[in-house]
Parts: sequence; structure tokens; C-alpha cells
Amino acid sequence: NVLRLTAKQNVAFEVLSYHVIASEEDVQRVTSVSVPEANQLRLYAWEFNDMVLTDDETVLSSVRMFIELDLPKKLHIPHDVICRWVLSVKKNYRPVIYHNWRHAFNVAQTMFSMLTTGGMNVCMSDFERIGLLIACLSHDLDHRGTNNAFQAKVDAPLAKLYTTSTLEHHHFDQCIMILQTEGNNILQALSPDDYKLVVRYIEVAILSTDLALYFRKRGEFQKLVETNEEHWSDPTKKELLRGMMMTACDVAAICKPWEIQQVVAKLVASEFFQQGDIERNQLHVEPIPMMDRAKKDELPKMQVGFIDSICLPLYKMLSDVDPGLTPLYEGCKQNRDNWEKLQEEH
Ligand SMILES: CCCOc1ccc(S(=O)(=O)N2CCN(C)CC2)cc1-c1nc(CC)cc(=O)[nH]1
Ligand SMILES: [Zn+2]
Repeated sequence: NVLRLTAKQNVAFEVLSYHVIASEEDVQRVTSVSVPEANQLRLYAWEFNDMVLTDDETVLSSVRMFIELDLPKKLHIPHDVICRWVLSVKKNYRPVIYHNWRHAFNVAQTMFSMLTTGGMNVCMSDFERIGLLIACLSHDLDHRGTNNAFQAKVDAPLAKLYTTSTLEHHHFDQCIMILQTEGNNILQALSPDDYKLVVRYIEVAILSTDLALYFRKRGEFQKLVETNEEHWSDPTKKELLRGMMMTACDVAAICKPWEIQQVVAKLVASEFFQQGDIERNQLHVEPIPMMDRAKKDELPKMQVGFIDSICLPLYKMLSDVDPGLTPLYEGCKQNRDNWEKLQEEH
């Protein structure tokens, strides 16, 4: 009977694999073209705009980020494996309004800029750099366009599996599932100990994108930055820095040129309002103001509140740690003025 069970499990896994991994046709197409240059793709720019790129170009741009950091060579990642892995990650993002592949791709590009244009490169090992890039591209895998509170409200299976950071645990699960799928393991050449270390970096990085954890950890990071105790040789302090970098990349649309910020804010609002509609019309509970379509006129005021309470303090601390990140702080401050002007118009 055990044999029958494993046979069933194998079939299930094959079927699952068919759905979760990239098609060899996609892999063929992507591996057959040369990877565009980073400067041609504007990958080093804080003002980077993904909207001008086709889906294949976002896949090739992601591959280019790994190549620019010399990771395929240093960690022996075959070109077809890195292409297949990026395509599989992209395939496991749902076509939701905001938390889709494009968001993850933008988060990874901001991390790439931090690791290069910023000064973070000097204090991050190859294992931290590949861990952070994998975490950024994977950090919202299989997002449903609704938040943690919503999973609990609808008693979603995920909420039973993970009572805290519900979605973030699932995003990490999906990341590992893809890495462990045939032909997708970009960490395959690492020793068991190094593999465990990088997977640990990825887990903590993805979980730190839960804003609840950011609020919990921010005070500790603030103290560290203020007292100039920035000894990044201390693993616990370094882990705290990587977590703050993840949050900064996750909300980095708030630092983008005003035209881009306005487009993205509309997408964020639409996804939030969609959840609010379900809460009001199907669950018969009152949505929070951020998700309440009836309060859309308060959006500029809410954005100013978001910038003041979450974003500016974070970009200020990171600019103190690495002056190379100051453009993020400046961009965020500029958008605070832009949202405030809109707020006054009402
Ligand atoms: C754009 C539509 C309105 O968007 C917001 C409204 C309110 C707040 S909030 O800081 O007051 N706060 C956050 C914590 N919640 C638990 C309670 C409410 C944040 C946003 C917002 N969030 C993101 C991250 C996805 C991106 C973005 O651009 N804006
Ligand atoms: Zn995200």
C-alpha cells in the first residue's frame, strides 16, 4: 500500500510541478536571447520604471542583476537554471492588481540598487546578496491581493497553518518549493551548511516584510544607528539591517518620481478597495479606512500618514547607515510634499 501511496504522491507532485514550474518553451525562448546590459535596462537607477519593459525583459533584467553581482560564476549557477528559476518564480505570482510579479521585480531592482549604487555592497557577503535577491523576487509569492487580517477573518486554511505573519510564511514556503523543484535550484552547488545559511537568510528576509515585524524591530535598529554601534560583524545586528533593507525595498514605490508614485498608489488603492468591498458586502464587516472605497478622498492624507509613520523614519535611518541611500529619503520627502499639495486641494 505504501508503494501505491508514493505513486499517488509522485503523480500529484508531477502534476503540481507542471503547474508551478516554467514551461521548457519559455526557458528555451529566454535562454536563447542575450541578456541585455544593466545600463541599457537602467537597472542601477533609483528612478527605475518597470512599466517600459515587456514580461520577458523583466525576466532577463532579473537574470542580469545576478550576473552583475557575479553570483552565477561564484556560486556555479548554470544559465538555464537561473532562467528557469526566475520564470518559475514569475509564474507563481497571481495576476492581482498590485501584489503581482511586477511588484516583486521592482522590490528586487531596488535591492540591487542598494547593493550596488548604495554602499551596502562592501558589508554584504555573496551568500547575503543572493539570499536578499532571492528573497525580494520571492517575498510575495502566490499573494491573493488580501492582507493577513483578511485571512483570519475568512478563516483561510493559511491562517490555520500560520497564525502570525500568515502570508509571509506562505511566501517563504512557495520560495522553497520552487527552489526544490527539478532544474530550478540555483543554490544546488552550495554545501549543505552554506545552503542552510542562505535559506535562513531568505526566511528571515521574507518574514521581515510583514510590517508588524518592522514596527516591532524598528526601535532596536534606531538605537543601533543612533549610538553608532553599527558593527555589522555582529550577526544579530546584520540580520536586523537586512530586515530593514527588505521593508525599505518593499515600500520603495513611495520614493519614485511623482508620475510613477501616482500610478502605483492607484494600483495599491484598487487592491485595498477590492478587499474592503468583500469585507463590507460579503463579510458584513466595516473595512479599515485604507481599504474603504467610500473614503478614497482621504487617500492623499493617508499617504502623508504612511510616509510620516512608516517610510521617512526608515529611509532616514538607512541614509544614516549608508549615505549612498539618501536618494530614497529625498524621493520620499518629495512625494510627501506632492501628496500634501493634493491633500490641500480637497
Ligand atoms: C494608496 C492607498 C492607500 O494606502 C495606504 C493607506 C494608509 C496607510 S497607513 O500607513 O495609514 N497604514 C499602514 C498599516 N495598516 C495596518 C494601517 C494603515 C498606508 C497605505 C499604503 N500602504 C502601502 C504598502 C502596501 C503602500 C502605499 O502606497 N500606501
Ligand atoms: Zn511586497
